[in-house]
Amino acid sequence: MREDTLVVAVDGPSGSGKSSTARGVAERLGLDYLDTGAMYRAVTWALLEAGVHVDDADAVAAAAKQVVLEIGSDPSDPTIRANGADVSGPIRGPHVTAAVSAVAAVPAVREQLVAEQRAIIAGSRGIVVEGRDIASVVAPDAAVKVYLVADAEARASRRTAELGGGDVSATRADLERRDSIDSSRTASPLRRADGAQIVDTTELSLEDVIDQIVRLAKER
Ligand SMILES: Nc1ncnc2c1ncn2[C@@H]1O[C@H](COP(=O)(O)OP(=O)(O)O)[C@@H](O)[C@H]1O
Ligand SMILES: Nc1ccn([C@H]2C[C@H](O)[C@@H](COP(=O)(O)OP(=O)(O)O)O2)c(=O)n1
Repeated sequence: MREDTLVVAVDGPSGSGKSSTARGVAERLGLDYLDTGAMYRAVTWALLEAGVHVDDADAVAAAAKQVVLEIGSDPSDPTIRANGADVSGPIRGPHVTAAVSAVAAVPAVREQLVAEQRAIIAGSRGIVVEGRDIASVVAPDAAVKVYLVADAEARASRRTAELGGGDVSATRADLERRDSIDSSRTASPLRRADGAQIVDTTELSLEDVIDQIVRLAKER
């Protein structure tokens, strides 16, 4: 990565619009794209496949070391493989979603994945990275830092629609459960980093949010 390589950090809670916004911004600016949540999900998928109990932090830390991830950073076709398997679909399933916050709370897993994320950023042509701790931990020197928020009801409705319908209140309860674990954990809790610009997406269209971030990147 050259000194002037652009890094755009996008953080925020579940369903605030990070993935869709970050992909759109990367496509508009001709940058790579990295979904760090997909990495935590892919490790969780591999641990569940191996029969690891995700509440056993020592077992999670040991087993996570064995997981090999391969990530494709093209924003128009992001890919993720775990131990050779294409896991793009399975990592969005309910079992992974229920277990991922516990895995992401284990400090050794975070150290391992943060190191992999920094290597991907360093090898990029410029990149939009989204997650929970990008501006605070993974890339504190990012030129553009955005913290996306949206009302819990809006986030739950969007996520329910994305999953093809269902019970919005159950989705909302799940989002709030994960927000609470992600925000209260000791290791890199979800929070707005110093210097990150808050963008409330509740009343904005996806295109509006992308426009705002592209503008911030061009003004930097
Ligand atoms: N500003 C927006 N307005 C309406 N829907 C949105 C907006 N941003 C994202 N969405 C939709 O909300 C859902 C969740 O967005 P996503 O990008 O996956 O959020 P996150 O990565 O923060 O969990 C997706 O179906 C996406 O298309
Ligand atoms: N940089 C990151 C990214 C995700 N996580 C955790 C927090 C979430 O519960 C899981 C999954 O993240 P993901 O962004 O895929 O979750 P949502 O799509 O927003 O529901 O991983 C994290 O701790 N740090």
